[in-house]
Amino acid sequence: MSRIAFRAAGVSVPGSGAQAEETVLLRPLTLELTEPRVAVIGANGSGKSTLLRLVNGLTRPTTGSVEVDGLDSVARARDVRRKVGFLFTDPLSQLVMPVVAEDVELSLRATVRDGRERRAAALRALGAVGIAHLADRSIYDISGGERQLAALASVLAAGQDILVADEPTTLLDLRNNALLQDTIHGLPQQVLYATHDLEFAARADRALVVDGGVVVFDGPAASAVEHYRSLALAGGGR
Ligand SMILES: Nc1ncnc2c1ncn2[C@@H]1O[C@H](COP(=O)(O)OP(=O)(O)OP(=O)(O)O)[C@@H](O)[C@H]1O
Repeated sequence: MSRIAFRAAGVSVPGSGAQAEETVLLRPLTLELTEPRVAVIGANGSGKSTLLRLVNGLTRPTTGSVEVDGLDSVARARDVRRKVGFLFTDPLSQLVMPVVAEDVELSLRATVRDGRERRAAALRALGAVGIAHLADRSIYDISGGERQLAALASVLAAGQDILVADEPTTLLDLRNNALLQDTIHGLPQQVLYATHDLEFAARADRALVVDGGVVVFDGPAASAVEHYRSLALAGGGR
C-alpha cells in the first residue's frame, strides 16, 4: 500500500482588500495514511477538498510539506501526479474529450499503444462501472451521474497507485451509489475520499473528521462518523 505523509502541512491564503489578515484553510497537519481506504468527513467549507488537493499537488502547502511514497508534492509534482489520480466532484472539470470512450482512451494512451486494444480496454473500463452502453455518447448528452461514472472509468484507466476522490457519489442515484462504493472498495490501490455520505464513510479503514480547517478526529471510521454526528448536533461541524 502507498504512504501519504502530511508533515505540518497547512494552507493559508493571503488577505485581500479590507481584510488584511490571512485566512487559514487548513491548520498544520501531521499524519501518515497507509490504510487502503481513508475517508474524510466534515461540514461544507470545513477543509476536506483542501486536504485532498494537497495530496496530488493541486494545492501547495503554505507551511510544511506533503509526501507521497517519499516524493514531495511540490518538488516532485510531476512524479506525484503520475502516482495519484484525482476524481473531481464535478466530472466536467475532468472529462476533456467530447465522447465518453475517447476520454477513457486518452487515459490509456501511455499504457496501451495499439488503437484497437485501447478501444477494447476503454470499453472494459466503462463496463466495470456499468456504462459500456454510453461509450459513443457525447459527454454533454449524458446525465450528471453518468458523467461521474465516466470520470471514474477514466481516472481508473490511468492505473495510478492512489485514487483521491472528492465527493464521488454526489450525483449518483441509489443503485449507482452502491456500484461506485463497491467499485472503490474493490480497488487494489489506496483510496482517499471525501464524502457527505456517512454510510460510505463508515466503510473506510480509517476516517478523519475536519472542522474549521482542523482535523478534530482521526481513527476508526465508525467512531469518526459518531464524532461528526455529535459535532453537528452540538452546532459545530455544520
Ligand atoms: N482560494 C481560496 N481563497 C479563499 N478561501 C478559500 C479558497 N479555497 C477555499 N477556500 C475556503 O476554504 C474553506 C474550505 O474549503 P474546502 O473546499 O476545502 O471545503 P470542503 O470541506 O471541501 O467543503 P464542501 O463540503 O462544501 O465541498 C471554505 O470556507 C472555502 O470557502
